[in-house]
Amino acid sequence: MIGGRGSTGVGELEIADLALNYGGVVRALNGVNLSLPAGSVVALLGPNGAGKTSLLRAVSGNLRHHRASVKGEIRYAGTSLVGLGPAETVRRGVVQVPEGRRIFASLTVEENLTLGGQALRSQQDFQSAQERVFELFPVLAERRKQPGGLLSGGEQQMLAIGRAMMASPSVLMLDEPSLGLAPKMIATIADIIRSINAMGTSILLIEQNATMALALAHHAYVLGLGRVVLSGATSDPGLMGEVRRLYLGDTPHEGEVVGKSSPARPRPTLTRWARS
Ligand SMILES: Nc1ncnc2c1ncn2[C@@H]1O[C@H](COP(=O)(O)OP(=O)(O)OP(=O)(O)O)[C@@H](O)[C@H]1O
Repeated sequence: MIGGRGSTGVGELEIADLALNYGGVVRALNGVNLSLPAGSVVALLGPNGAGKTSLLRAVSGNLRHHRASVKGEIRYAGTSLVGLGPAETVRRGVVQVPEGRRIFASLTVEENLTLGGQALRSQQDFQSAQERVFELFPVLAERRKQPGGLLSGGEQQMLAIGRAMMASPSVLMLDEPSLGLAPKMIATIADIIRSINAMGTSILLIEQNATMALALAHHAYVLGLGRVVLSGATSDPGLMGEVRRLYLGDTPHEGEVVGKSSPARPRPTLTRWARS
């Protein structure tokens, strides 16, 4: 385990013995331990129904409509997140980008971003958060007055990530950001995730596209039926071999090069924005 229970600092998340039940019937998570070290990218892999989204819901506090009960510990920056609602979790610096993007189609790009910046204290904080989002996603700046629903799927994913980044998170949790996107757009989203991490934000990344996730991540966990079945550093060839043998159905396709060795696209110079 990385870091000790109770010793978490900013950007570091520690999950211990986490269990989650829906309606007292479905046991979605059972005894899950997971560490997100400050400044790292951790991939959470696993087949459909393994419990990945449930883990994110437990951390972000998005459980209200799910009749879910949580046991165990989720520690962030020295305090427990268990039992906090989503708004308070965001205020603490832990923000989720939900699966399926869920942007507001009839609101403009700018209005969608405004919703993400509600926890910011001052107008100045809001302005600088928006500038950084536009720096990271120039296409959102170009289309700021357009309804979100007119954006392409990839641009809507950018808007969903941008909206989350408006809260200046120290921990960003992404639920299948590559879902439904073309290979080229997946590579762009992977670059964006790398840029966000390079600016100091820790990232917990759920992906069905394991090739993408493993290329980005420092550590990986594989969930199966609500339990961690495999975990370790992605630099460990033994672990990677095991992940591929156990789980990976997908191999990189041409045009889907998202690995650490892929040629870097020119990136704008970005300022560090995670809270410190
Ligand atoms: N709101 C809910 N009420 C009852 N059961 C649920 C609910 N949400 C998820 N489940 C069940 O909990 C288990 C874990 O689901 P979860 O969505 O967390 O898995 P997942 O790994 O994210 O899968 P996927 O990749 O398909 O999204 C599954 O058996 C699922 O059917």
